[in-house]
Amino acid sequence: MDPLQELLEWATSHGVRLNGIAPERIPGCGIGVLATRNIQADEIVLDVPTNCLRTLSTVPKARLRKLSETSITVHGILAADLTLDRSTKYTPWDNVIPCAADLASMPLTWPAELQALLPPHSRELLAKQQAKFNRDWAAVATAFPDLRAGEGREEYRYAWLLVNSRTFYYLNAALKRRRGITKDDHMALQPVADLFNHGDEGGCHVEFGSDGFAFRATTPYKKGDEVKICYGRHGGDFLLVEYGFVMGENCWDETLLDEVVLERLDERQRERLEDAGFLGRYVLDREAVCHRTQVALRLLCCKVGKWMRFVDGNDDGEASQMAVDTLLLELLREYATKVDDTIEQIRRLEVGEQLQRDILVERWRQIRRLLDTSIESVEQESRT
Ligand SMILES: C[S@@+](CC[C@H](N)C(=O)[O-])C[C@H]1O[C@@H](n2cnc3c(N)ncnc32)[C@H](O)[C@@H]1O
Repeated sequence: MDPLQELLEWATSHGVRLNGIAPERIPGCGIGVLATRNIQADEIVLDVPTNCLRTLSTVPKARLRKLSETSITVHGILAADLTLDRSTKYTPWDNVIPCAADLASMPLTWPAELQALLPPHSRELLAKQQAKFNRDWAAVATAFPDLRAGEGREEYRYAWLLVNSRTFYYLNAALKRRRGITKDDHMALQPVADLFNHGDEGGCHVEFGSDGFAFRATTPYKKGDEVKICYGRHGGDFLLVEYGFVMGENCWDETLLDEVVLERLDERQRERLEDAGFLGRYVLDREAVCHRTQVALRLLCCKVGKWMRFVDGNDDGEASQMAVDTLLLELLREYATKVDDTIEQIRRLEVGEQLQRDILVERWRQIRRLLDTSIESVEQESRT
């Protein structure tokens, strides 16, 4: 039987209810969820009862006890449970989960040479992810030393990345009781629901209560449309590092201009910005640069007194806007040239998989498009 059909039979026999939707293979996106009939906004398209979830409460007690003696996260525990589980309890579900090769798009699996060419914000997110994974792996390897042999680390990393990209926010009594956990630890894996792909503008609202999860359409769908949920208002760097994909249009996309802005600041200027709380994190989104960027660029264009009045809100910045825009334009063009050089550099590389290099180039192209849009709008502004 087709593994998807088997999953549906298994899930419905456990109380999962699909209403007007069915999972299908979607080129370039693995499996996704399609509307099997026209769906009205506000209809509940999927119910997943609590008894189907994999959470801290479904981890066998002996396994949980051993892991709890370490400083492992809930994420790490769920991944250890996936790695160590030899039961057949979840076989139909396991059979549709992406295999290790499918996760080659996740930067955590890339060779260091490619990781080093990620955009700065992706690199920063990856460094945090890597540190979290290293801590969890150290804890698991302490609790279950047998895993250190052979491919144990790779197997654990595979499970860890599945948990990273397929869990939902969830809170129950066991999670509430656990000491020292944060919002990031409120995790549950749920069958069928984990097949929804991400859309930047959502498509379904996800609610959970004591009975389980309900997915409610927020917009009408025509038969054959892909039904999506929004994983969060994430820019492209976050989607790439946490989920391993780049999407065509993303209304939440943004990039950091730190590389080109910080280079222009001398030590004294950096100190001033640091003291005022404005050093770094200069964001360009699809609309404009952020206020932090305006503050940093003004320090490069204005006398210190005037700059301080702007920072304190006693100067609206109107008089210095033209000089700031001229400098901004210069920096955007400079960054655009750097982006082009990086794309060329990646194209010449032969390390890693072609798919990984293509994704990396695509992420830089998205950044180039953000820069182009901004360059055009600043140029237009300065002409009027
Ligand atoms: C929760 S799963 C969704 C189901 C998944 N497509 C599958 O085959 O099992 C999340 C993963 O789906 C893929 N994905 C989700 N949204 C996507 C999108 N808009 N474009 C491309 N891939 C997407 C990514 O690989 C991501 O890590």
